[in-house]
Amino acid sequence: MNRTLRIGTRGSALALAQTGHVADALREAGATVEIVTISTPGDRSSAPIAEIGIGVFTSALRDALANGEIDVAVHSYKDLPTARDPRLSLAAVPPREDPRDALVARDGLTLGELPTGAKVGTGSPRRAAQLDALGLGIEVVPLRGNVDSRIRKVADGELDAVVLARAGIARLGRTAEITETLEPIQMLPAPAQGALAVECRVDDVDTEHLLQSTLDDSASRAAVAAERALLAALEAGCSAPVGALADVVEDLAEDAADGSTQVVLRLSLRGVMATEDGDLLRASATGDLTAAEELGRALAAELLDLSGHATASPAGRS
Ligand SMILES: NCc1[nH]cc(CCC(=O)O)c1CC(=O)O
Repeated sequence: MNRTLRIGTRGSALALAQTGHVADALREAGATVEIVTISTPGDRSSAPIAEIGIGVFTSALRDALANGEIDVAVHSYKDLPTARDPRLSLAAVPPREDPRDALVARDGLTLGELPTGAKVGTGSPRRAAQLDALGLGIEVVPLRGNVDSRIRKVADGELDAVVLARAGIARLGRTAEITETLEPIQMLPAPAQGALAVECRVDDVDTEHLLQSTLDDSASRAAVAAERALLAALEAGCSAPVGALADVVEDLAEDAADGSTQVVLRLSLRGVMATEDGDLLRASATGDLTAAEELGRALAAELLDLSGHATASPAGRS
């Protein structure tokens, strides 16, 4: 392909860093690329995400892609709405970064070392619910803004700690500032956290093929598909904060034909959902790598069942 591919990105340091990696990989594969920065309402507003709505960071990029202003859009996967955009193809999910959340605290402290009453900043209802459930006596304080400004609130002494996605900190080359990487058993990340979504127009098959063959990682794609299917199913039945994490694991299977034992890859999915009373419901399941979305939906049904919302009508996320 000898045309120049215009790759659209938001203008934040994080978005530029992750788009830069995608551009480098495409250049290495011989493509000619150009980076186009697109400002989104999410970048211009400082209101809580819950007020301005899901998709604030991604819909302007998607429109620019559908209109032909750009040829490729790079998103943080977890910022995408769960509904498919029929104009676009999710051409690649590159190898995922560490999906876990991370604590950046003053004086090198871990969560367990924070004193009672310590102020911990996060704007995410999912993180807040899981922090509260740990019963540490810390005070969760609402917080928004880019990675740099959030970390600065700790350096300035305004907060004792903040919780952020480890992947975002890593992409900015600042992992040295992390004081604890939170284990999924205490803090399940957002569905698709740490993964990128690389899109092109649905009818641009040359670009779709280039992106898929150069960037796509099938294990990351399957894990994220399971987590997002769980999220989509829960969004339809309740408005609770949701965490989910799928890992590709090795399992032993007996070959039906000759009885020999073989190593097969499977998906292990964990999910968490907060109830209105602030209790956490947790469940886990494993399934075939080739049936990721079914696994996500089955685990969502189990969580809804546990919550007593199994027959709730679609309500969307609030
Ligand atoms: N909602 C903002 C956002 N979108 C993606 C990331 C981090 C990188 C990622 O998860 O891919 C962040 C920052 C954060 O949650 O700390």
